[in-house]
Amino acid sequence: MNSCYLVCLLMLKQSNALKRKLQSSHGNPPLKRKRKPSVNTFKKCATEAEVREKGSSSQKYLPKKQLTDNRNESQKSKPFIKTSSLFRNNPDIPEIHRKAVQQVQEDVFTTDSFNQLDLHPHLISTINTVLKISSMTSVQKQTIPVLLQGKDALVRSQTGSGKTLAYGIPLVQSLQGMESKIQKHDSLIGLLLMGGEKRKSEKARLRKGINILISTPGRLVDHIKSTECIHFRRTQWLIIDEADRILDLGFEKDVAVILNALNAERDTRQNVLLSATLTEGVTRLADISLNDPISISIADEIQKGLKPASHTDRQASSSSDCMKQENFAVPEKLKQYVMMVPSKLRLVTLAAFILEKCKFEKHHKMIIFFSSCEQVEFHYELLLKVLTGGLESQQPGRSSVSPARLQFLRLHGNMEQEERTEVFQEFLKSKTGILLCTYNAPASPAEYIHRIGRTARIGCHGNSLLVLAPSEAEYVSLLASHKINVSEIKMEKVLSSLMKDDRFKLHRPRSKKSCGTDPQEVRERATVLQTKFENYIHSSEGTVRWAKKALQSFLCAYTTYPRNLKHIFHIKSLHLGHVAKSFGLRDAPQNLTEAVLLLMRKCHFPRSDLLKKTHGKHRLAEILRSEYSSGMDTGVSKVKKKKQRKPGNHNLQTSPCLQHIVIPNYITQSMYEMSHLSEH
Ligand SMILES: Nc1ncnc2c1ncn2[C@@H]1O[C@H](COP(=O)(O)OP(=O)(O)OP(=O)(O)O)[C@@H](O)[C@H]1O
Repeated sequence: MNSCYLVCLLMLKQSNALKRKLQSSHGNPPLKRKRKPSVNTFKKCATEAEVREKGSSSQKYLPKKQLTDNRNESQKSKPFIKTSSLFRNNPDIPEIHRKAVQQVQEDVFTTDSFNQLDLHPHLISTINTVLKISSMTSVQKQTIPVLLQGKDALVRSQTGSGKTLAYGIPLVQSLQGMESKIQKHDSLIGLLLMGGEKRKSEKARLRKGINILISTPGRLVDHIKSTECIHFRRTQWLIIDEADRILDLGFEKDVAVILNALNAERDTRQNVLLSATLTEGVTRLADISLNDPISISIADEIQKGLKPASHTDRQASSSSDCMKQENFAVPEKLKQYVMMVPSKLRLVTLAAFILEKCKFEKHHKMIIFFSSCEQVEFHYELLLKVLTGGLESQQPGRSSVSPARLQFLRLHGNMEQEERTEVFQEFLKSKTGILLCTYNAPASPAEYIHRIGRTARIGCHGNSLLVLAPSEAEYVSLLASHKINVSEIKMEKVLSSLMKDDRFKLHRPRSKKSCGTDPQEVRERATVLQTKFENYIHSSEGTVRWAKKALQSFLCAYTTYPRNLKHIFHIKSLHLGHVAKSFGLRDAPQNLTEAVLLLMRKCHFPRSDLLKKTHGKHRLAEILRSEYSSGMDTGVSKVKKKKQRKPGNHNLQTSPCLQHIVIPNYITQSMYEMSHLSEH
């Protein structure tokens, strides 16, 4: 209750600041910004586009007819660019100050083969011939023998290190070893808490009988409450994978419901809990779900001088010992970068980065994470239209390099499961491509670790890029405090790749020939590109409306950072006019003040508070609509497969308020994160 009051008071303060900011974004920029032009490298050179834009703004007060006449005149002589200045009035980009930290590293592979384990020959042959793997990863080497002995285990190992087989192999071995062959009607023997599909078809399958159930906690609780034929009399295994993610999404109580249901029918069972990070919540979950567990933490083993601890040693260390400090292991071949980008320049910088990696350097696969389905759909259409040359045909006479062979794909919770699987498979198979998707944004360093862990898996190379606004710079120090090192990439360098694409060249006589990367020309090209985005968005009322909705969903997500991160990510530090530009809008929408205030009122609770306020996790899971949600049918219409959608009459927001206002844990879009997937 108290915390609620506190937030309300803070909101009142915010709203005034916000109003001031909005007023200023419609008129002149706020004073402090006027005094602080930034993006130092480019500071002195005003582009032709800006000069023209400046001219047009000084004409604002001329009589309407004269204004039109003047415009017509200027349009006759040179192409008119409506884009306002991209490079003026941006906040300074701060220097990143942080201690250099030694990242926690884990060796992924061992030289030991699966043959050394006491496994069924058929299982070994399947591992070797079907999965085509022979040597064990560190986590497999430590975990499989423990589980084969029938012990409970708490396993912590970095992302992409092979945890699935670490429990999968002993599970199959134990099923194979059962005296009487398992029949379908023997019902549930193993349970793995993960993703799910349609509830109705699952009920039918449960009725027919299945032996291994893989489910999200939310969905299983749903079945426990509503599916009569589900029972756990013979359930011998409970595996809780991605325990940290389960907790992040607020499924702790659901796990408790499941444990009670299992314990009520049978008291002996082998339990395994796996996680990439060992947070306080994970150890708490371990305490309630595991029985005298063996703790296996690969980083700890390596710190002990690569000397695996004996089982007795491990038993002696209680699970809570692992929680002394939350330092996260990061795959060795994962290079992590950060780039500071003022909000106004975010869209063009993102586009320049995509062009650089996927068009000019080629052979890159990239995943870009956004904080809501609306933003994924919005950026997908916009980038496809503007970057793949779709708009070039409308501008005859423009010299253009051959249209980029950029393949854009998108994946989000508003798509049908069938289409999601298709897109995923397509991306998996393709050699290049840019996948735009939703994912739970990295509010906490633990979430960040999961996100970047989609690349550099199982010993491969990979890169991640975190894009922060200058006001969010402190996030880098927060990562460093968890022993996560990120190197800085300069925005100017990324923007300079636009010099390789003459579609963005501003045709005008130049006094001297530019050599190499001329900062002024880079600015001009960035402005031309921004103009293309803005022209597309402002080409119809429908596209403007669509951009506004995407902007709104971004702002909504931004308000939901946990309280302990509000000093870094606070909506009041955003310049809404600048953020609007990153959605191709020329100004912050007129009614944004009211909309944002409403959003702040409705979704100011951090995720944990919101959990208490929703009617249980099922409801939350519906709201999240993420890859981790239970996947339950929500009644909110999903994007139909293969349905052609035009930005103007988009059908994404059939219930815009629900989607915009109550998305509780998509945190920010200003943190795009890009992972070049390593080639397998
Ligand atoms: N011993 C092995 N040798 C080679 N590849 C392996 C081995 N074990 C697993 N893999 C492969 O490594 C990839 C990552 O494995 P897995 O998904 O189990 O990792 P994880 O630790 O569960 O990751 P996360 O925590 O991110 O979910 C998979 O493609 C898997 O097939």
